[in-house]
Amino acid sequence: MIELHNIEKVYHKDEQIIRAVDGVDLSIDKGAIYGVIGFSGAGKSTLLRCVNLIERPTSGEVKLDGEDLTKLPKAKLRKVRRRIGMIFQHFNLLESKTVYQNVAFPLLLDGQKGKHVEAKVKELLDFVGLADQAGKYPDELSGGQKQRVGIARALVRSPEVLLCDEATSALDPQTTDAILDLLKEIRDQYKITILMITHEMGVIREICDRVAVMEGGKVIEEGSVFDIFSSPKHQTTKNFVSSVMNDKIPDSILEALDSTRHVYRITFLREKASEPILYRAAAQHNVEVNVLYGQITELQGEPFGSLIVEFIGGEKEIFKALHTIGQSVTLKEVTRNAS
Ligand SMILES: Nc1ncnc2c1ncn2[C@@H]1O[C@H](COP(=O)(O)OP(=O)(O)OP(=O)(O)O)[C@@H](O)[C@H]1O
Repeated sequence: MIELHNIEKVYHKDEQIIRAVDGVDLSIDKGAIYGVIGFSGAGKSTLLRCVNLIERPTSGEVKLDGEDLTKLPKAKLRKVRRRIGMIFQHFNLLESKTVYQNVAFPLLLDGQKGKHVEAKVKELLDFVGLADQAGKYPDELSGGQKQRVGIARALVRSPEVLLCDEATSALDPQTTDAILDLLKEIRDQYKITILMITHEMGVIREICDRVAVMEGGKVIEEGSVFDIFSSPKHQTTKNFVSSVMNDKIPDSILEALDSTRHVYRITFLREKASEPILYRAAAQHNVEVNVLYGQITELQGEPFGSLIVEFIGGEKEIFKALHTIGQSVTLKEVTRNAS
């Protein structure tokens, strides 16, 4: 388990004081995939680097299984750091070394050699799907392959924690999906806790269990991915969610609204999305429903999304249908000005 208590990192630049991380508390369960999202400058990278103490926090505690790393003497810290692997946006491979040598490098630094090194590197190259590329050099590989080498290298010391610094930001969407699948496999097969920072909400949706949203060095919202996506509180979180949920009503629909129309946003959560709530209520109260816009997707294996629906019929019947529907799902009237 990783616990961060009141982490602060202050930089002094010229006359300026920069609070890159400003009092962050986080608790990350063993085996979780935990995401930290924020815009550029939010403090994500600094926070991540505080976890393995590449960046020493100005104050606060970084606990790994209850042990505060900030209090450890240098030699002990070096040892503990081996339990924390890291991958990077731009891979950070040694260009003059082969794929095999890149992956073996951390073990050689530790003074290990022989069959054990060979077996471990082979196991990991197999795992990341690069068994046949061992003799190649980084500049002969695609971005996705380079990140696979970075992942194999990060796993070679059998860490308990993997830190991912914008690990998919330099990759195209298809390669991103493949790398995210690989990270999921790492968690499942090696039971590694993964902490990743990103500015892409799609990455959070794809693989994280929990997420913290950072702004101005602080965590402004934290929770399970399902809760954050289904009811974001802070405006920044809402913007991140909107960036992937496509739930902003198009202007063409809003402009066509007037006070005679009955248009509602219906938000479906979990198992409710699979129930024909809408059509059952419409039939029961003899009104028509017309879906104008929306999407239902899957989030952490559960259906989730919203539909913009127009009800057509008598006022009384519509009122009754809305009452019935409102008992199962969230309903919000959509007006021209306030969507
Ligand atoms: N070594 C440093 N010296 C001075 N200021 C720094 C240093 N590193 C980061 N900062 C500042 O700290 C703040 C947070 O930076 P950080 O890189 O952690 O943010 P971020 O959310 O990771 O953004 P990005 O994705 O752009 O890297 C920024 O204002 C940045 O300029």
